[in-house]
Amino acid sequence: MTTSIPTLPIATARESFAVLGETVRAHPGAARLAFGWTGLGAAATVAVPLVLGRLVDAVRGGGAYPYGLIVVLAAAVLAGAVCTALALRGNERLGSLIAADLRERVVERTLGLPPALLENVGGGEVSSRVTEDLEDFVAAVPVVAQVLSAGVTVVLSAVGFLALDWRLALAFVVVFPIYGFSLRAYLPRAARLYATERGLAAERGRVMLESLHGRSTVHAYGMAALQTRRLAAASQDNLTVALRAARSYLWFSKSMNAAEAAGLSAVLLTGWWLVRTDVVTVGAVTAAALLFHRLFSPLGELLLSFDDVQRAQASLARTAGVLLVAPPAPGIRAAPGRSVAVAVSGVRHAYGEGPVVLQGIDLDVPAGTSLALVGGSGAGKTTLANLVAGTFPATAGTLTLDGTGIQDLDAGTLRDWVGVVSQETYVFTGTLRDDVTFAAKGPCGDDQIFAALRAVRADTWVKALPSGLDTLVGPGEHPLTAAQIQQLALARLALRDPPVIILDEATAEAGSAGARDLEEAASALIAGRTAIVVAHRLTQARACDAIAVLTDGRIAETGTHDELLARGGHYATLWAAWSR
Ligand SMILES: Nc1ncnc2c1ncn2[C@@H]1O[C@H](COP(=O)(O)OP(=O)(O)OP(=O)(O)O)[C@@H](O)[C@H]1O
Repeated sequence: MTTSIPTLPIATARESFAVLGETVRAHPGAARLAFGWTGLGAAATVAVPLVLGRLVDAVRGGGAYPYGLIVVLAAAVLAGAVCTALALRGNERLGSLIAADLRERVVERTLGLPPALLENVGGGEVSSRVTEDLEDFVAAVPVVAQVLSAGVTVVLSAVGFLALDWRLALAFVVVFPIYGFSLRAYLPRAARLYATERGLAAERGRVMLESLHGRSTVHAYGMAALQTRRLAAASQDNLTVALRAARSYLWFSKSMNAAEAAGLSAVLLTGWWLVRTDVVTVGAVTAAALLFHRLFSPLGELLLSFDDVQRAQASLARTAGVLLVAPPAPGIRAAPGRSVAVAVSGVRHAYGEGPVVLQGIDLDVPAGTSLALVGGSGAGKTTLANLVAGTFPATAGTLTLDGTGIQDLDAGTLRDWVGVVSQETYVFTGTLRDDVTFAAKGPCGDDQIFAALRAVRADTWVKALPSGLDTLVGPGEHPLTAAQIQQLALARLALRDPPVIILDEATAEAGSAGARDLEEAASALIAGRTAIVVAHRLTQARACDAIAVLTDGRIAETGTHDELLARGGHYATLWAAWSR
């Protein structure tokens, strides 16, 4: 069997934009309004200097008073203000819709990630993508919207320049190499300085907290002066770097001013030459100079947000990576009966680069029978149970359900065929009815729910609850005992009705009434199905059709309870210790 270890991808720039595009397209009305108002606002902003240029020419021409142009100018100014305000609102609305959609899609897909992937990449990585990365991107959405609208203004202004004269447009282009040079010099330096400043601020905070938390020690040993000196030194370091960062920013904004001055000079000088040679009018040059002057702010926004946009793109790439994992599909293969055979052949397993924890396991569990896995802590019982459940693939060997390799069953079929009650059972906040039925294949009536609860010996206590099935359970709600929680988990499986059941629960204390109830419940649930029971209590093993004893990742013995007792080996020793 080849082992393919699934990972959580990071989206490429193209894939990230595709995800963003899909999300925007999901809100065509809001997108049309936001982009429409942004475009109109930018067009009106660009129109104002162009009309002013015409006005200059009209006044210089000395003809009739240009009332028409003045009305157009006033209309452009007003339209610019109104459209820009509406664009701000539209962008804000679109931004919140995108953020909400993305959050929902990513969380939904995360909950459906294949267990093998979760096991491989670890919960920390997944949760950081759904929390920090997603929130970083969501927080950056308004900045990205602002940058996009600044970009539209810059593009339309370039069109305006071209409409005036291509030589004026060329003069305007002078600023870009200067901007490029300043950005290249500033961004890496700023990133370094800000990172150092954050580190030093954390150090200053640490010294301060240490002094406060340890104030009795500080007093007892007369360390106040020493701690004050330490704090002063940490503050001084922080201040030095903060000032360096501020100077670096000042240099950058000065270089932007220099670029603006150079650009304006280039436009004016080119304009002067073009007017002298009668190629363009004074009005056109005025329009070009004003157009360029109006560009300072959007260009500045574009440049200063460069860092934020890059960060937003990095966060989006990690968040969108979650969406690249195929969603869980419904099972395409119905189970051939109430139970299916499980076969394990030559299975070896190691977690990552770690030691081999299962070495050559061979086991057959005929359809409709139960097998108990018994062994000391760390023997490999849970690992083997997880391999059969398809939680992660085995390093080597074959595992089949009804003769088909587990890796060849689609994720939906595997989910439908194998039901697991693990050591970590969670009760979700809500009614007990919802908690029991959320994994069921279809809607369930109260009769069905009570039949499942009866099957796992939980009907009596559920009926006795103040609101029966409508009782609120979960953190902070009606308290349930560990055994009751396990019974609910078993009832979920009874409603789901999978042909293979894996039980790996270890909550009830041996000999307690809870343990007896649970064992009865488990026996009722697995009757007629194929079951693998990780037996934390040996009475669970005794109730199974066969027992496999694992030691150090190997099968030491297999047989029925009576056979193994008669053999007088590992199991007999364990049983003797257990029954004492
Ligand atoms: N996720 C994991 N990553 C690395 N090693 C693991 C992981 N899970 C289990 N192991 C190691 O694999 C070996 C077998 O563990 P496993 O949990 O399968 O044993 P077990 O027989 O079920 O033990 P227990 O009864 O204590 O749960 C142990 O050495 C354990 O430390």
